[in-house]
Amino acid sequence: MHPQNFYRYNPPNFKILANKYPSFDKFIVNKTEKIFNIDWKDPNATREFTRVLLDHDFGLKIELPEDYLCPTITLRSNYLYWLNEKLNDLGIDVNNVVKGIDIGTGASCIFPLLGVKLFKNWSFLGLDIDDSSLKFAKKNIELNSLESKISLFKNENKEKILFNYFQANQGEEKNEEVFDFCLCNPPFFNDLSETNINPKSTCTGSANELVTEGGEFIFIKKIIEESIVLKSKIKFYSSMVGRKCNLKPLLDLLKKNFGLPNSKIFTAELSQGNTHRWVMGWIVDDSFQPSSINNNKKLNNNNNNNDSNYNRNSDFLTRLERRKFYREGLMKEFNNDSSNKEEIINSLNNHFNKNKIIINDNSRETDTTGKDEKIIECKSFLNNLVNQNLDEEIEFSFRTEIKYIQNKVLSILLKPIEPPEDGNKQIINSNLFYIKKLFQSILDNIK
Ligand SMILES: C[S@@+](CC[C@H](N)C(=O)[O-])C[C@H]1O[C@@H](n2cnc3c(N)ncnc32)[C@H](O)[C@@H]1O
Repeated sequence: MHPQNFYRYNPPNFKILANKYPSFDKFIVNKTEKIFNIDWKDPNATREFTRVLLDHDFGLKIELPEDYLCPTITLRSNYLYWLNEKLNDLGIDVNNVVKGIDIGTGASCIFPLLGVKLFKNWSFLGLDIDDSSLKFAKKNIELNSLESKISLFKNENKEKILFNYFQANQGEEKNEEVFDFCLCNPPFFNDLSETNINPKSTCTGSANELVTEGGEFIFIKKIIEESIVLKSKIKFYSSMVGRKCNLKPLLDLLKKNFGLPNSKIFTAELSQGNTHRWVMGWIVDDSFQPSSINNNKKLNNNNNNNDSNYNRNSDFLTRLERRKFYREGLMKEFNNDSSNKEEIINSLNNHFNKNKIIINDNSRETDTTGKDEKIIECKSFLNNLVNQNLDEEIEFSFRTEIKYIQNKVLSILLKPIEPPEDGNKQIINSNLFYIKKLFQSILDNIK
């Protein structure tokens, strides 16, 4: 536990809480002279515990609706203390007004409420996509008369995270707005079935709170990609990471894909008894040039008004480009002729621009005109690209179809390629050969 965390030396005293709050007392099981405890599997008991704890230790009034996440206070405060420490270390003047963004503030609005109680100069903007969470969050802010310190913003487009707010304020005074940090407790699961909950029954979180397509990895990856564009509009980016196995790939994304130096990246483990979580933070200075060259330059140039460029580049092309040029073998192949490298990237971009193929999830919502033609065109292009038939894939939703195509291409680029069983072994005798062939076919196709 963080050394400054109040609970490090003052663990919650159930007996005191039960004596003070009859509403909590009724949830106490195992009541003896020495032992007071609650049934941790009972959501009503844990909700009441959180509610009285916040009131007792922080003077915070909070309403926690049923079926929404019940926040653990020690974990949230550990994250906030870590953030404060990092802001101090980085020389951000914490004695002045400190403005933070809470990505996915939830119904409890827990980080902003706790944050402004722990650190008197802090103020928050809470973002969320969920109307009813925002409604409860607003109520919790009002219950504590904290409207002057905490504001809320509805993210209309759930595919984007920070961009929603910054783009909504483009051309307005707020566009100049700079934040000291952002924090996030991302939706964790990829699928409702993973959560083992049924949204209609009593549960400890709503679908929006717990589930995001691709799980927390994709959610944080989006924050990272947006941060590369937004740069110092937020001085310190951060997120909690619930699964340790996601931490390294996310750090690698910052280091290896975007070339962010180690000195700008921070991590810590948050330990609360038996529960462990991780946090990662990073800084993107205005002078930073991502090493994922062209596409990111483009991103910046087009940032003022072209969202689809952002998604197209980040969701597909940069990954393709990255896989292509970061593979050791290919680097060797193309190293001698860097203009060739440029040419391929430009050709790819041109191809997609020319054909208005928008490879991102958004296209389903915002631009479905001619979707069948686009899919056919995209398929035939990619058929050539991967040099194999995709038609086996039938009747998927538009999104799945596009995702499938992306995945198909990526899986071919990523996976070791097995020699085919048709005896043609000497032709495809190495990944390098095969990949080179793939990209040759892209070029042929574009010309
Ligand atoms: C795990 S909950 C965190 C809630 C709260 N911050 C907490 O720590 O208890 C994740 C939140 O992210 C929100 N969310 C999901 N997608 C989002 C997006 N694209 N932009 C902003 N918030 C989003 C969900 O509605 C949910 O409230």
